[in-house]
Amino acid sequence: MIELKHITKLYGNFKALDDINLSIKDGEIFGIVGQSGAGKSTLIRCVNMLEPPTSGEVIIDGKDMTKLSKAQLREERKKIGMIFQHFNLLSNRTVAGNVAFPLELSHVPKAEQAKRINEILELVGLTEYRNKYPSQLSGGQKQRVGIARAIVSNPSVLLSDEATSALDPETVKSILQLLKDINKKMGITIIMITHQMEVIKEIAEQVAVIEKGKIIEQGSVVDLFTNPQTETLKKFVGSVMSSDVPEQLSHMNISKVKQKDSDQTIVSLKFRGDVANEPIIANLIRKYNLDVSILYGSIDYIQNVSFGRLIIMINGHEEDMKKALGHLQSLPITSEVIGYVPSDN
Ligand SMILES: Nc1ncnc2c1ncn2[C@@H]1O[C@H](COP(=O)(O)OP(=O)(O)OP(=O)(O)O)[C@@H](O)[C@H]1O
Repeated sequence: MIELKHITKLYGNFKALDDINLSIKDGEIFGIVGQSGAGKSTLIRCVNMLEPPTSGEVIIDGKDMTKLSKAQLREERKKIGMIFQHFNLLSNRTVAGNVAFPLELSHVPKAEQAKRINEILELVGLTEYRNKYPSQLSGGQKQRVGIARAIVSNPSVLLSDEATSALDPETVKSILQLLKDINKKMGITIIMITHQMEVIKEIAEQVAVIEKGKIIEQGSVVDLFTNPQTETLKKFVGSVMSSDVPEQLSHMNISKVKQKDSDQTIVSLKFRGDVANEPIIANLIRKYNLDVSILYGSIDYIQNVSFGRLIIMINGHEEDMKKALGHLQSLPITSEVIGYVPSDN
């Protein structure tokens, strides 16, 4: 368990972190997302005390990292691996040499080192590259070396500081898959900071949104993606799952206000696949005598939960419409009237 309690970090008069409180469970993949300058790097560096907080507590497995002596901190840091955007590999060492480095610092016996390096290179898929130098590797392979080096000492926590930001989309996928495998196989807790929402969507179970040094929203990824509260998170979620009126409907000139009684109502419905069991559209037609046309439909997956979006056009008697909209509001879905179009549209 990692607990950050009332963490504040000042650089002179500038408050880079402002009363941060987070609780991260063992074995969890926890994402921290925020725009450039929000304080992500500062925050993740507070976890391993590369950047000691000005005030507050960093409690890892019951120990407050801010209260440890230098020697104790060195010991505790062995339980925390870290990977970086630009890999930070030693260019004059081979792949195996880079992975060996933390073991050498800890004076692990040579035979044990060799065994461990073989296991880890196998795990990250770099066995054949063990004698290559970083300059001979692709970005994805370099990050695999970074990951191997970070986990070779069997840490319980892995910190990832924008580890996929310098990689192309296909490589990002393979690195995230590797991190997922490592999380499963080793039970390691992973804290990832990123400005890439796809990364959070793909891998994180919990997410916190940081803005101007403060956590402005946090919760499970599925909850936050399906029901973002702050403008910042809405924008982030919009970058991977559009919630605007789709391009295909732009020709319809949807008006915000009803011009004529005969205007048709455009309604957006959003629902999680695991909560929407009712035949919603069929009920609007059967129970409320409405004409319903489906204008747009999409389905997205956040990890293994499906998230659907429908835009429908409904028409009928005023009273029936009101009742139907009221009924939609009572369901565990998000429904919103997004506008009106003339009935001959
Ligand atoms: N050593 C430092 N001295 C002074 N200000 C700093 C220092 N390190 C960071 N800052 C400031 O603190 C704020 C947060 O920086 P931080 O690097 O944590 O943000 P970030 O969210 O990681 O952004 P990016 O993704 O661009 O790295 C920024 O305004 C930055 O200029």
